[in-house]
Amino acid sequence: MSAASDDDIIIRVRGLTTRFGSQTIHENLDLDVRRGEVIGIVGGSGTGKSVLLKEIIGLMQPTEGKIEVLGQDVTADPEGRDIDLRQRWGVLFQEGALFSSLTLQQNVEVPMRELSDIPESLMEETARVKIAMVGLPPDSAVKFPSELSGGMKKRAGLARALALDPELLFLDEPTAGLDPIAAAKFDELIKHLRESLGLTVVMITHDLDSLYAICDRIAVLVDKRAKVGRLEELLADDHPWIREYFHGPRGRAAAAGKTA
Ligand SMILES: Nc1ncnc2c1ncn2[C@@H]1O[C@H](COP(=O)(O)OP(=O)(O)OP(=O)(O)O)[C@@H](O)[C@H]1O
Repeated sequence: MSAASDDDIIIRVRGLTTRFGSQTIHENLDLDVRRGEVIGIVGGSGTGKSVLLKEIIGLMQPTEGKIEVLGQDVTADPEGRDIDLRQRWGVLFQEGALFSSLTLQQNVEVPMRELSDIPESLMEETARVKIAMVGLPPDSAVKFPSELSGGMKKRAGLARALALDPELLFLDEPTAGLDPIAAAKFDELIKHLRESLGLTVVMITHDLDSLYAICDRIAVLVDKRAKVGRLEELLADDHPWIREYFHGPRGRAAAAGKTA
């Protein structure tokens, strides 16, 4: 991909610093996400991947720095923010974060009720379209989360994240807890949705197979910053953590799977 113009940048993080008491998580971190790409965020445990995601979607405020999403400053006073912004992204939290007392259908309708003026009469049909879109059978619509398998719950969370036709999709460890076959199918689904819906996808993952299968670029959180590049570039990087991550046993297995 060639150098991105300003219009191509859908998320722009500049000079981000995050501290909790005396602990510094991010320090002067910069990151650009380009329109239409799938970018994977990786890093050791506690390097601040989930915190970064929460800051990008405005659930947490950084200590310093600026984050623009779809041209709007999400670090600004929430009062000054466009209320439409939340309609333009979808988030799949870890474990799907479904409401246990609601059916799958009702879960998918939640963002429509909270954030849109879709008429009641259209909600059911829209939810059914989203459920089909993520590859779940029609009869799963009436099931409660406790009646769904782990893989189905992830797909259900994805259907809810897609409820309002977002431009931008955030995924927090989407394949964690899935067996390798279910994880590979989920990767295929994300790839297909990205292509058919023109989504930009930001994905926190520990799954090297996903990085190989679907990510255009990877942001590695090391030394409190983000080192960003294409897979080939990171494979040639000599940072000790990055080397260990990509060239250790799991990295070699993922690379072998890709070329098998
Ligand atoms: N609300 C909070 N208050 C204080 N410390 C926090 C808070 N949220 C996160 N942290 C700390 O910030 C650090 C980064 O947390 P985060 O959950 O972003 O890590 P992560 O990179 O997603 O890790 P993992 O891969 O283990 O999920 C951790 O040390 C965590 O304890």
